Amino acid sequence: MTKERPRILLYILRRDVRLSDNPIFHSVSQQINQRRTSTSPQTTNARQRDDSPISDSSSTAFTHLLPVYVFPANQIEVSGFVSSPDQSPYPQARSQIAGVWRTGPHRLKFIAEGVWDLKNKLEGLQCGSGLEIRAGSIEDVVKDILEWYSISSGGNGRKTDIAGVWMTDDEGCEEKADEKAVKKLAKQHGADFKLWNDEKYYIDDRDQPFKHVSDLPNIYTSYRKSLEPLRDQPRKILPTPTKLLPLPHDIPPPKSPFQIPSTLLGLKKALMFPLDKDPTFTLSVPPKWPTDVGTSHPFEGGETSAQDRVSHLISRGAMSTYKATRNGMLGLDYSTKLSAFLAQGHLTARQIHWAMMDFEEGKGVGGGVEGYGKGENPGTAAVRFELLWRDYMRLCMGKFGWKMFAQYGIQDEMSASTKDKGHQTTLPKKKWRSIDKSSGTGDDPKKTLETFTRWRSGRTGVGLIDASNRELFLTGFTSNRARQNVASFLTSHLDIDWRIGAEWYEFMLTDYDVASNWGNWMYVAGVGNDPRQGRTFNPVKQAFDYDPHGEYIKAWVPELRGLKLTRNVGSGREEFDKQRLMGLYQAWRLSDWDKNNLGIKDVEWVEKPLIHIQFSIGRGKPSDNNNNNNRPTNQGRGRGRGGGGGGRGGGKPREFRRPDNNEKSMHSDGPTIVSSERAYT
Ligand SMILES: Cc1cc2nc3c(=O)[nH]c(=O)nc-3n(C[C@H](O)[C@H](O)[C@H](O)COP(=O)(O)OP(=O)(O)OC[C@H]3O[C@@H](n4cnc5c(N)ncnc54)[C@H](O)[C@@H]3O)c2cc1C
Repeated sequence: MTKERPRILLYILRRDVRLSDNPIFHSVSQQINQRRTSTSPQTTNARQRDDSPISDSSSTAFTHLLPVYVFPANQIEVSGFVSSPDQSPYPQARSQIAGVWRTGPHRLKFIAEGVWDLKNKLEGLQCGSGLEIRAGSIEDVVKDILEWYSISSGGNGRKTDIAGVWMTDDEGCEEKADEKAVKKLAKQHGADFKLWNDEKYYIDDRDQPFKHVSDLPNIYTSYRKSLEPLRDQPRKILPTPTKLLPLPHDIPPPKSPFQIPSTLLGLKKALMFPLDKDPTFTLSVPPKWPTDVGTSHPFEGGETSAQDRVSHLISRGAMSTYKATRNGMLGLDYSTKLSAFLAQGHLTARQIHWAMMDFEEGKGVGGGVEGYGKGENPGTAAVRFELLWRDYMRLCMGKFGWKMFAQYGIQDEMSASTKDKGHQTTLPKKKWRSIDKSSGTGDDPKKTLETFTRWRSGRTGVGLIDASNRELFLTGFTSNRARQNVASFLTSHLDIDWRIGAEWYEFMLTDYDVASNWGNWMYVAGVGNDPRQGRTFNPVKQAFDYDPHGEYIKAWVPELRGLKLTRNVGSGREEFDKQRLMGLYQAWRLSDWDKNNLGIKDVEWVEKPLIHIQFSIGRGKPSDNNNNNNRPTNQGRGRGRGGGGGGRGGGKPREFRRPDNNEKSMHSDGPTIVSSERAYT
């Protein structure tokens, strides 16, 4: 009796590392169900789809599923998987301009954990499923697998074929090139290639309000308005498979010289090996962990941890209070911290939506929390608003492609599209400083490199910037509020090419996402989707607004912890002293007595800050009550790009200003900027 010839489906995973709400795993499980159909139809709950409009009937012929996660050599340094690292056939995975690693220690750990979690989940299905891990270029890995099966008889005398190669789509240019290469290889080997919509975004691609991505509006607000009410938009989630096709009997080993460790610990070690050779990442003074401060992002990677985080946010009421807390900078729950899970595809945006929907309708976790069963609230609405920003950035990547990585981004497109709308001033093309070539007379790339080095090691002399960059280096995370300031500082105050900052963030961020990172950098640098290009954050005013008691700066710049920020106003009452706060925000403003007391006299970043930002306090009362918690006391004031729940892009941009050294003092209700003086060292 001749046995059925195995027909393998090869599934190449990238940023879709989850079992739930995964269109490919769902489709495979659906085939199994269809085969046993009639007997036991799959049960679904009301939140789940059992249809998959993109399922492929030809795929019913698959007998085995081979899921393979590839650590891509162009983005992740893979020489740690080779016994003698100099034998790696790939160039080092470093960025183009700054030459830093493309994936840093925090994200490496997070990715490894996510991959391992999926491996455990697949093996736990008890149906012979599992996950293979490889390192190399995606093209090489796929080629190797296809060739191995086409020349091997599978070790048992029976010819085995890869009948299909599937993957989900991704918008980055490199990712698109990988898709093209895999498609070509599949064709050469006679395997069906299928590129699936990943479905991890808030709005499904099939429901976009335009036919082609080139019709995407250049301004976020226009896009959002075309989709409101946002709560009605997401599709249902796909059911989580309980059974999949088994792995093939024979699986090609990783191609020499690569070896894949068999434990999570081993995997992490291999990934970290090349980076561990210089844990300072060339910084002569790398940030050191201060005592008594914890990371705001202690989460393990993976689908399990992602689902736990969503439940936690709902059951603690953090989704509901999100709008009020989202501009915080210290602590675990001021914002969702779901970005890294979303970036790696450990979680989908619509899973977050439906979990919030359950809460809003009084189902599942969160009973007893305010707002339970009471419909959408400002917090859950603001989370949806932000999730749509993520979608938007990704669509921009689809629309603008390589321009998202170009020095002048989409400045020309924005000027053209907003010309007649009244709020766009066409700005001349800015001359950025770079670390590799001079932009003209007086511009010294060596000096720019020194400036960049001080910026990334958290030694600029501007408290908010330094706290954020030290936090980022040590933990892989920093808040959205801080990111905007740090990016604005590099690009507008230091005039450094924004792409160098974007590369540093790509290296450091746990939640790095190609579209969100480059899109946001481009936006803040004034060459992206901001209809009012050329705005600048004042990091002193921002610190005043969002770190009014200096807790964030003191947490990450421990040299300043001993600074007393209050003064006695009689009857034993202490009040925050604005002048002392100014010394915390920029230590050069401290008296010699204070500097000596803190032991920071003659320290470079104190005495010679990269820039002096003049800032005076007006007559009005800044928020200086004694509310000693971690939340900014004046949230919701002056939101621009960072505002939540409808604030973004509308109203007057109170925290933004054009750099103008001759700006006059304008006394108003709050602190006002007098002038900003550039003092490059
Ligand atoms: C210079 C700069 C670089 C950035 N780089 C990245 C990046 O590489 N990856 C990334 O996911 N986000 C990036 N952001 C956006 C934003 O800062 C992070 O998404 C957010 O801080 C992550 O924390 P959270 O999950 O607690 O966000 P929350 O405030 O809880 O927001 C909920 C979710 O909405 C999405 N979101 C929120 N704000 C934005 C935004 N401005 N753009 C796109 N999506 C958003 C994220 O998926 C986030 O998880 C960047 C912002 C700036 C200013």
